[in-house]
Amino acid sequence: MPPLDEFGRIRFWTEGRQSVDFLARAGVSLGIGDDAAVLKDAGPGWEWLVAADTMVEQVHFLDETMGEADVGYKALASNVSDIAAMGGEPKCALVSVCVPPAWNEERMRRLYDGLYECAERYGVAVIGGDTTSAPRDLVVSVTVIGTAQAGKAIRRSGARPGQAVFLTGPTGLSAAGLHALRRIAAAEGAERDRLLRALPPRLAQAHRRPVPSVKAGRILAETGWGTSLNDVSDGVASEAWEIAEASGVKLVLKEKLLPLSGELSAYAGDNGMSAAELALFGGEDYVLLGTADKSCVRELRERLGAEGIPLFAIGEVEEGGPGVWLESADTGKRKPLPKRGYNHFREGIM
Ligand SMILES: Nc1ncnc2c1ncn2[C@@H]1O[C@H](COP(=O)(O)OP(=O)(O)OP(=O)(O)O)[C@@H](O)[C@H]1O
Ligand SMILES: Cc1ncc(C[n+]2csc(CCOP(=O)(O)O)c2C)c(N)n1
Ligand SMILES: [Mg+2]
Ligand SMILES: [Mg+2]
Ligand SMILES: [Mg+2]
Repeated sequence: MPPLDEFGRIRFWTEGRQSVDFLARAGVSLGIGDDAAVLKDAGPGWEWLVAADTMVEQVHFLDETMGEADVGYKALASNVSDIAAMGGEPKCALVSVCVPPAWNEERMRRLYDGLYECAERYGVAVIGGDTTSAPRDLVVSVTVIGTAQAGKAIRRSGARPGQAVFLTGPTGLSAAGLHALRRIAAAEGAERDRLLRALPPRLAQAHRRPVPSVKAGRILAETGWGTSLNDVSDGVASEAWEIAEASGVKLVLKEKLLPLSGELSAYAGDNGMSAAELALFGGEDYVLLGTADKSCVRELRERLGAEGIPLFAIGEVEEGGPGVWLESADTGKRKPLPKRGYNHFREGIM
């Protein structure tokens, strides 16, 4: 195949990937191919949600930590997760790529294979984007558009004293997966092969193919039971601080209630790491952290359970703050939980 120019590449990556029916169901009147996409009205009683998130080679992934399709999948999944964190339904996405020479059209096509796999899974129409060359590292930036029932989108600011703090899944797995994958990236020869064979699949999967919690977010929004919500991208501590500050409250988390998966505990134990630290400060889990009235927790757990989604109560909201405290599993004493987690402009975050 002769090398493709900019426009040839865009067609190669995107043409014929989604059916006319699929696009119509997502509310698209006009998709890729003109100066702008055209969307149908969201309808009375609905509001639009719009969010953007970017992935940068060397910062969010290395060749060794992610396959091409994983990069595309995760770039869209992290955006879908922000819609989930508002209690909405993702509908459409714009995808912008800055492509360095090492990412030829075939590699980019595989990136789009992963992106469209995620789009299909969550009913997202890819309606446009932008393409530029780049000197060295790949950048993938996605803008996602979704809908929520009018007035029902869940903000970070609704946590109130007396409410329970919950998580919709275990955390720390993605960070442990990243740790394992980075170690493989740094190793050579037989040691590398040995580490690859020992890589726990669930940890690598959590890092490469995160599962945004759209269903959980919708249940929390539509029932009105979720009072504040965040998706866990930078880590539980960081997200909890965001809710505490936006709501003007104190969040008290209990270490012994943190959901630690067996795989995480085993990996942490084998590598001299603390599972609780990974669960609190590791990022990219894309489960939901939020608050709800204590009186709703049982029913909420049943509603989520019917969809196969767990609900872990991990603490409660108190007056005061704003701040986040952690009650130690060993001593039962409270200590301030540092605002540690992933931060793009701070070194040594984990
Ligand atoms: N460069 C920017 N210009 C304008 N607004 C921005 C910019 N970067 C972020 N924001 C806005 O700041 C707010 C917080 O963004 P942030 O990226 O921290 O949230 P998030 O996407 O949930 O987290 P993460 O990126 O860690 O997944 C959002 O409202 C976002 O739209
Ligand atoms: C090679 C490599 N090094 C470090 C990390 C960890 N990491 C990068 S960004 C981020 C938070 C979410 O991103 P954002 O806040 O931009 O949404 C985390 C936990 C990684 N994934 N790959
Ligand atoms: Mg963001
Ligand atoms: Mg978010
Ligand atoms: Mg972040």
